[in-house]
Amino acid sequence: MHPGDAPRTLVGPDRFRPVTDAIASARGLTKVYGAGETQVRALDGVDVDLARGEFTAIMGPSGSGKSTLMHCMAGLDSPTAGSIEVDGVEISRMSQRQLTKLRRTRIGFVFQAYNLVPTLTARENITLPLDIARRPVDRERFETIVRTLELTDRLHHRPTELSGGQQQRVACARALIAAPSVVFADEPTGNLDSTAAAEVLGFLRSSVEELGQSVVMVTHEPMAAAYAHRVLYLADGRLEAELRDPDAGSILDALGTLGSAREQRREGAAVPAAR
Ligand SMILES: Nc1ncnc2c1ncn2[C@@H]1O[C@H](COP(=O)(O)OP(=O)(O)OP(=O)(O)O)[C@@H](O)[C@H]1O
Repeated sequence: MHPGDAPRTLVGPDRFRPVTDAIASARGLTKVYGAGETQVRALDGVDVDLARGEFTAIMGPSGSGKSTLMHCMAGLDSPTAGSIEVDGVEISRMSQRQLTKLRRTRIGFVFQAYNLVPTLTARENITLPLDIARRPVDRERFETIVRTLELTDRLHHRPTELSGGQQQRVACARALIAAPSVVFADEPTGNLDSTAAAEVLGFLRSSVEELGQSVVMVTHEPMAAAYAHRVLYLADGRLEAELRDPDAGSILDALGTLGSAREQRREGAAVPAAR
């Protein structure tokens, strides 16, 4: 590839490949924080479809709106305007009570800081979403997940007795135990070394391929995004580009191409118009 050429599969928003079976969608998604001079337009009319049975990574510069997009689509934050559907259900106008119920049963979460309950064992943390929803644990699913994550001999330990990687694997098991419609992961490997990160990412990918899960992950790391089937790039609250079947090299190339295009636009905007 010649310097400056766009990577083969990087396309702009007008050429995104249509998603035929979306597990979550947004239309005109806008989120404005604050008011007056301190107002921030974190999302600026985002239209996006996240495919069922796919691993999608969301990348973009700091402050581009990645977490806001994820939080709105997961029903953790409410949009200022626009609509959001998760597994065929419109969530943008739901009450807090309805959203809480939806999050318990249809959405799994993995956060950078694990967010396990310190007083509960690994087993109790994993089954917590089902226990709260008063639903039975599917023994076979539990065993499959625990075995795949190599947590079988750690089930009686509390979070402080587990390594960071083991804690994040417990968080992954908890996110998947209820067979949610979609799992949202926010920088899930941000606190992990490269070995533990590879285990968590490999598991997220295999949950898509072997359990048919749909996973959406926000990440800064090209190595992490390379586990996804599709990478979406946000910039200034808008979807800027998409990369299909990425590897770490094509992601780095894309970040470079998009970064220089942004730089050129800024420089262009800073040049006063000729008289
Ligand atoms: N609760 C809030 N109140 C005010 N502004 C906010 C709030 N949350 C986010 N923002 C602003 O919205 C914009 C988008 O933030 P967001 O956290 O979604 O970006 P991000 O791409 O996830 O960033 P990072 O990669 O640094 O985590 C930023 O300018 C941020 O300062």
